[in-house]
Amino acid sequence: MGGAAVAVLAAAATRHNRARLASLFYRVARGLHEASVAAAEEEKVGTRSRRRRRRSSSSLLLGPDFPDTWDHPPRAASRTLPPRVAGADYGCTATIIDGKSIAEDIRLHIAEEVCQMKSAAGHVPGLAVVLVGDRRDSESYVRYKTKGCEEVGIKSLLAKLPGNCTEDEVMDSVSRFNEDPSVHGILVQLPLPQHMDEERILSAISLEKDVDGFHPLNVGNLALRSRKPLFLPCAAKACMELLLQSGIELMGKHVTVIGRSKVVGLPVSLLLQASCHCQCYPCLHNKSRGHYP
Ligand SMILES: Nc1nc2c(c(=O)[nH]1)N[C@@H](CN(C=O)c1ccc(C(=O)N[C@@H](CCC(=O)O)C(=O)O)cc1)CN2
Repeated sequence: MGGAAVAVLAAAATRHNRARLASLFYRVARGLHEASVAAAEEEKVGTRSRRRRRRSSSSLLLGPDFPDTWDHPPRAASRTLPPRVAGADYGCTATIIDGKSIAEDIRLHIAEEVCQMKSAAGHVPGLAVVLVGDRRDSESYVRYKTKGCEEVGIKSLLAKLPGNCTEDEVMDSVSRFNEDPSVHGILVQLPLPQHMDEERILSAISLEKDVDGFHPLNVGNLALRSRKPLFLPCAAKACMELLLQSGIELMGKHVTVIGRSKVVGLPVSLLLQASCHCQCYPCLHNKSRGHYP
């Protein structure tokens, strides 16, 4: 974290400052996603990557239109970085990206930022998760998020509600976290039970604490391109970060994105178009027909 950012944090907690604090969670979640993608890759392929990462700044990814809301310094250029990518060129051969090592680097950097924030501002960021129901996959994702917070010194809070609770009970949890000054980021773990109006609940999250970037205004601002979402969905930003940190040139490329979910496919397409001027072909998904380039 840059000196300027420390000073900003030490100042009174304005709305803007809270957004800066909250972006830390966003980046932790991104690191977690990278780690799990990398773990899956490693299991499947059983290989370590051999190429050096070329660059490492999320603000570079976003460009001037999408500045990172947290004003952090570039990671130390002098550090010897482990190899990141296997595969000699980016032509027709498959390239394996070492997401695990990139994620480790991001986590270390965030831990340092949290430490500096604690000494400068006297408090650490707080992430609140709302988990409804007992889906095993959701429970394990939330466990990873909590563990990720612990590892870097972020305070985590959990509101766990039964699957048969009412939508208003979920709304109450969101409101409580919105009002809690020790909470800077809020995640409502998806999917929610079918009887709930997901959009209503996501819209209730304070824009400045919407670290998932799923609030309709944040999604809309990303789609409009000329506007700045406060947060981006972490899985999508993780995909972009992995590509960029691996030195894969994206500017102006033709890209096919597989999937169009709100969590990954759609925001990846929007990000590729907005920050890299990519031509994205209609997202391939389970209803796609015909041939795509
Ligand atoms: N509030 C949110 N809810 C959900 C999100 C989210 O980002 N915010 N994303 C998913 C669940 N999820 C994290 O919460 C998540 C899902 C999948 C992965 C992942 O890395 N998948 C790998 C496979 C990993 C494996 O099989 O071991 C992959 O798809 O290649 C990370 C996070 C929905 N809910």
